[in-house]
Amino acid sequence: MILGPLNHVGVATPSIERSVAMYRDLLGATVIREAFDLPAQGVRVCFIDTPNSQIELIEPLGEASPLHGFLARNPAGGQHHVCFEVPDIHAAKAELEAKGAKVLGEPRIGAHGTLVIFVHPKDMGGVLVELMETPKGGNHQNA
Ligand SMILES: CC[C@@H](C(=O)O)C(=O)SCCNC(=O)CCNC(=O)[C@H](O)C(C)(C)COP(=O)(O)OP(=O)(O)OC[C@H]1O[C@@H](n2cnc3c(N)ncnc32)[C@H](O)[C@@H]1OP(=O)(O)O
Ligand SMILES: [Co+2]
Repeated sequence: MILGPLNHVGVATPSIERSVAMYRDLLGATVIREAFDLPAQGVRVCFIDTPNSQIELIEPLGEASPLHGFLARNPAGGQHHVCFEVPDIHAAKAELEAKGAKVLGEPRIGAHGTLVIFVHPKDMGGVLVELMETPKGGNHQNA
């Protein structure tokens, strides 16, 4: 496995609007991307750029959203996952499974338009880890 850059930190929230105001007014965030729905992942997403990474605000979308359980346990929201880039998502999945880690489902298109997978937090010391294939043109830091 080749572990690439930290792409984003996922933060679950019951309200993207309130979280955006908090990051803007308390922390001085200035580059706040337009929010969009990702029905296939059951989330609404809003990226906030930092100089070296991104915060991914995620709000539940639809009844099957994977965020419902997390927000039931953490009603105010909280840090949900970390996402690292990898060069080849299928190779990463095969290697993780060969090492005995539980990969949640098949690779799916994520918020950056490339394939993503999730590794169960029980196999990652309590941290839900997302891996995403590096976009062909590089990430937002190259934009
Ligand atoms: C925007 C698109 C995409 C991107 O491109 O960036 C995204 O990031 S989408 C993000 C949302 N999608 C996902 O999270 C998909 C993968 N997640 C899942 O399949 C589930 O959330 C889960 C990880 C299987 C958890 O399901 P849940 O129903 O909430 O909980 P369980 O009851 O199954 O919990 C088992 C166990 O794990 C602990 N847990 C759950 N979520 C987390 C978490 N985010 N971080 C750390 N630990 C977590 C939970 O507390 C349970 O612990 P125990 O009670 O000790 O067993
Ligand atoms: Co994510």
